Amino acid sequence: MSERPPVIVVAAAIVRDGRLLAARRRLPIQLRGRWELPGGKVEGGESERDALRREIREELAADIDVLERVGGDVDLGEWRVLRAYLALLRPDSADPKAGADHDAVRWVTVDDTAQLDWLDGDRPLLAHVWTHVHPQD
Ligand SMILES: Nc1nc2c([nH]c(=O)n2[C@H]2C[C@H](O)[C@@H](COP(=O)(O)OP(=O)(O)OP(=O)(O)O)O2)c(=O)[nH]1
Repeated sequence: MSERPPVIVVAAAIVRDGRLLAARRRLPIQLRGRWELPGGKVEGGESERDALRREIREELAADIDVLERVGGDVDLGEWRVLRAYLALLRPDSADPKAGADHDAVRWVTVDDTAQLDWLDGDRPLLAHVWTHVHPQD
């Protein structure tokens, strides 16, 4: 019998002017206050990129273009795998804003990144993200 595939959680590394968008989770309670690359689970029949665009629209009311993957698969346990993609805000997008899932969003520099309490799954991805971000982006 074949094993069921893992649940894929996609996360967006949205960059603008050399900064990265970080979002602070409200829920679940054990992750409350910790920072993440926003995103969520891929649903059946959906591509990873479509899932990411949907999650960012739902969670932050913003529209993104999804670029290349950054970093590798991160095992989150409980049959979940985290994958990150670089992304840009579409020119006609509203500014991302915190909604039901987050209580804050911040555009952070590489130095700020080190000061934030990130979700464990995101930490191995952040160094990869910063190799793609340049001040002129
Ligand atoms: N979105 C996101 N989730 C992450 C990251 N790192 C990490 O460990 N996780 C975990 C936290 C959650 O247990 C899980 C994703 O859940 P989620 O709540 O964001 O997904 P979702 O929007 O599809 O939620 P739901 O429909 O199940 O409520 O992955 C990350 O960078 N971004």
